[in-house]
Amino acid sequence: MGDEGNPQTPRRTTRASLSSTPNPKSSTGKLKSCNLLPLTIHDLAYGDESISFNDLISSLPGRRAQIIELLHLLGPLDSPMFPVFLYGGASTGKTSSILQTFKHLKRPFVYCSCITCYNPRILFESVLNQLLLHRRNESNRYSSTKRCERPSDFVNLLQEALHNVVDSLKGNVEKSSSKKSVGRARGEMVYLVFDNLELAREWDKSSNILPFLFKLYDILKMPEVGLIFLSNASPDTYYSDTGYVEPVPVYFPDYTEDELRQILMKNPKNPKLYSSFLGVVLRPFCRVTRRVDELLTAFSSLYQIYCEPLDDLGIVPNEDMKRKLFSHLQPHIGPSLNETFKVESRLSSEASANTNKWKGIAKKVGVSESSNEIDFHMSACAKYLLICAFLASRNPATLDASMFDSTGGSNNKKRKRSSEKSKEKKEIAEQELLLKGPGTFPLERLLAIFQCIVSVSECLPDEEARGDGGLEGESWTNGLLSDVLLELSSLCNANFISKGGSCPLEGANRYRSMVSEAMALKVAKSLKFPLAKGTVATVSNERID
Ligand SMILES: Nc1ncnc2c1ncn2[C@@H]1O[C@H](COP(=O)(O)OP(=O)(O)OP(=O)(O)O)[C@@H](O)[C@H]1O
Repeated sequence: MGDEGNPQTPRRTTRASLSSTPNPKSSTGKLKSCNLLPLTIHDLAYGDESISFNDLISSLPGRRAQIIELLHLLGPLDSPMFPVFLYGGASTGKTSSILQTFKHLKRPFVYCSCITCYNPRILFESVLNQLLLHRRNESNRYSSTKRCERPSDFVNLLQEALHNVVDSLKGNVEKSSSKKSVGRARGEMVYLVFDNLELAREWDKSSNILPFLFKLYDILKMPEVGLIFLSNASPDTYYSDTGYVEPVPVYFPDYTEDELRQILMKNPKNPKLYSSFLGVVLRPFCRVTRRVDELLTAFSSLYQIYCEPLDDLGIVPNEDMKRKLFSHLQPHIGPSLNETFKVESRLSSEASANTNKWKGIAKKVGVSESSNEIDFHMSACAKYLLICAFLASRNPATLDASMFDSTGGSNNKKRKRSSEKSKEKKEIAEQELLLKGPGTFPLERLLAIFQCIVSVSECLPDEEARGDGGLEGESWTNGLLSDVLLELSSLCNANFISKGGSCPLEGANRYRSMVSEAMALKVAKSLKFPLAKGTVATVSNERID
């Protein structure tokens, strides 16, 4: 049961092996290091056999568009390419997409992640080890084939190694033209893939490693070499000076709830049972994180709990059984959400530690409102907080109760009766607000709106369960407060929300939303949050989902 819903992807093993051994890509995880056969040029390709285009697409639900774009940029066999920059939030499938794409194409490549290659020397040496088909092992005391610390040395050694590889590939193409090419690397090009590039920014403040890597294309001047960069920070955060060809960006957006369902439903042993489990947990968790790895971690233990009342794990649950399983699981959802939320907000506040980056993005977003997508990563929690701040700034506090009542809009009838007068009042309020600009609000109001919006009681399967209090209880609120404050402070640093001086009467600090309506709508759209367009922000009558 532990592997229920766990999509089979090569990433973790691949990444670990890719960085620790020079040439790990022989397929199915059977590394040549196990039997110590010498590496050959064919080991620069990934896997013994290639996978079909259809298998490639179906192995990564939700990434069809990105993979097609990537294939387009890589071009047909042996076509030169401009450097490419894949970016998007953590766990959006960048690494998996690139590795699976190379498995499909069966072209030779070198892969280095800045997680395991954590300084320039290790990165340079890892690239060279792979190109020179050198395996670090006990017999050579795990040493690299070349010691290389300086970029200038790296360039010389790299050029030499690349020429050798390209020559071998050319020879290989000639030899293999008549033979069957199973297990052989295809083409005469070699690609260098640098993953988790955002980490290289922290290596050494005075280091020029990033401009150096981006300049490699100009320095090498080798049409047979393709450069691919992967990062979970957007391109704006890199190219401060433009003395080089900027890589072509490919954006990997966060997964939608539907895409996450498809990913998680890839290999469950009992699809019906797992699907009913996802029906309960996926929506609330999506509000906290859309990271596949975090969801998998949280769901693997929750699913075990969900199945505890069952004797037969092959059962197709009926409605009664689903209710029973849900009641059994319910007390565990809140704490697990809290745990996931804590990890997510810690990670996202670490990611946003560089506030200049955020400020740059905020500025950019302010001017490029034509696009319908937000082109940077923000945790789901930060997005909700941003919307809450927007609503608090645009609406008078008097509207809060009607917008966020706990009945989720079931009092609509009552409201409609007195609608004429309130419509008039609302219009006057709208005009006033338009003149005043976004208003300020105290922290308590923001938190109250946040709690109403993030409250997951509505995801419960029926009214009865909702009556139990859902997840709105104390444990939910208490555990989250410090994390929400952390996110809020990141949003303030990034100037999405401004923190004003304290009010002389109330004594507490007041906040103001700094984002435009267009930006708020984009953020809401990315969460499928029903924020309605209009002068005064409203939550549309649909239920929030
Ligand atoms: N579309 C998908 N289908 C199946 N599994 C996926 C998909 N997207 C991501 N995953 C899984 O999520 C995990 C993270 O994916 P991956 O490493 O490819 O993301 P990433 O964008 O490179 O993340 P990071 O920026 O943290 O390096 C992996 O275990 C991967 O198998």
